[in-house]
Amino acid sequence: MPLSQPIRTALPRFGWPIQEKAEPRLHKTLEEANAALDAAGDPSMIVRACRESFQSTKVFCLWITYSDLFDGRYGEYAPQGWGLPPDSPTPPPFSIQPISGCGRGMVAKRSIKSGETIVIERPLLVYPQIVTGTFGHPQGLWGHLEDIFDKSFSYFGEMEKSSYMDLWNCKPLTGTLGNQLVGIARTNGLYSGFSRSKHFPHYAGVYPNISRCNHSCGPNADAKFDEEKMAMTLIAQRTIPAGEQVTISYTAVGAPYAVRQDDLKTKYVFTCACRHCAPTKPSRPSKPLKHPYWNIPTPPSSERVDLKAEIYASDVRRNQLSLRGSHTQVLWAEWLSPSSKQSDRDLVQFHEDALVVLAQEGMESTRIHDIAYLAHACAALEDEAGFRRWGNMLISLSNWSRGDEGELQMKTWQDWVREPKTSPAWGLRVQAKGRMKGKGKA
Ligand SMILES: C[S@@+](CC[C@H](N)C(=O)[O-])C[C@H]1O[C@@H](n2cnc3c(N)ncnc32)[C@H](O)[C@@H]1O
Repeated sequence: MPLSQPIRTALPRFGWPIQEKAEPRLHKTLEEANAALDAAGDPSMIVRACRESFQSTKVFCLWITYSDLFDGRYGEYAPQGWGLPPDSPTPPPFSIQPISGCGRGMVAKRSIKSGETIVIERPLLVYPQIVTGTFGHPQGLWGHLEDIFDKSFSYFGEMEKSSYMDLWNCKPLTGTLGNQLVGIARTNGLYSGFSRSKHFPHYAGVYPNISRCNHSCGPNADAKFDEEKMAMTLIAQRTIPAGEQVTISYTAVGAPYAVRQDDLKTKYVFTCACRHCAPTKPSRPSKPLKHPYWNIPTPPSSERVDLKAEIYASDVRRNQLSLRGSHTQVLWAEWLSPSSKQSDRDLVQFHEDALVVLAQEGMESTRIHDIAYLAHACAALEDEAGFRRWGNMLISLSNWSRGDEGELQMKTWQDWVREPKTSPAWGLRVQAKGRMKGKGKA
């Protein structure tokens, strides 16, 4: 290859998941949320009774929504009804059981494989996550929401009513039934975004089973919402043995211990005692970490757990995991440049170590990025077997391939795994090294 022709290493060529679609940004402050409301011309809130078809009398969900999502201007959702819900595994691989110190929770009835769908279900209630403005109500937006919800609760059939009222409420009751309805909503709401909204994409949904999942700072499952089907899918992030609780995360798991505890206490009124917050044994990586980026202090081995030191080390690991995204892109570009100082192994080691740290912290839900980079690194090194190994692993984690775009990306990866030489990274590192040698001779 002539020296003047640059090697094309720009990331967009490599497709998702290296280039992931960003989630809509949540309004961070009350001021920002108010500004969005103003920009929307102070939209009103209404309740949509969600049915499978136009003719159906059964309401499966009450959707309290701002007007930009029902007037059709920004793309009406399901004007003819939502259709049948997507198939969920039968029999369900879980049961809802009492859990000591946590009320009830979801427990695996059999071993559930990593990447397996545990349940797909529709919400009973969807409500806006942005809570601002008072709508002239003496109790502010929650009071307003409560009034709306109270009036529309009668749309539900008896089954939906009792399923909803049976859910947990961690919020203090101040005397009215309306508080109980909203308390349940705020205790059990899981992020359910509607991206076609012009101003308010951020909603929360309450689910009959998925909302039973208790929290862990190293959760073994993750819930993803499909706005077109109005359905939430719960997916195992690692193998869940029979008898183990199925957990999700209620807070940003990348945040430090103190921030997580504070958030959980404020929003859900409990102190987390998961194995990352209250470890009963020292945490060690399953393999020694070799890449300098992962040079993380390890508390000294001893019989007694040094809680402070363990939590500090866990905070450092989570911080490094959170920061690795931008580091990854720099490493990748440098590793592919003809003047790279890195060895062939460096980039691979960085991501293999990341997978070890992710498993240590129970944060496997973000491992897909490292797996994609490992596949691309093998392609760049013309290592066909390595590319197939990581590529197949990526394909087996099917939770990223939702929607039309996801299906296309999955198909692209399947094609690349079948014919590794067609993958966009094929031979890039080999070519870069060849150029370096060529330069040396000249
Ligand atoms: C969405 S509900 C989860 C299901 C609930 N446990 C039930 O019985 O229906 C959230 C509530 O469960 C409890 N919870 C969840 N995770 C917990 C944990 N790790 N430790 C203690 N309590 C927890 C808290 O009371 C929290 O407010």
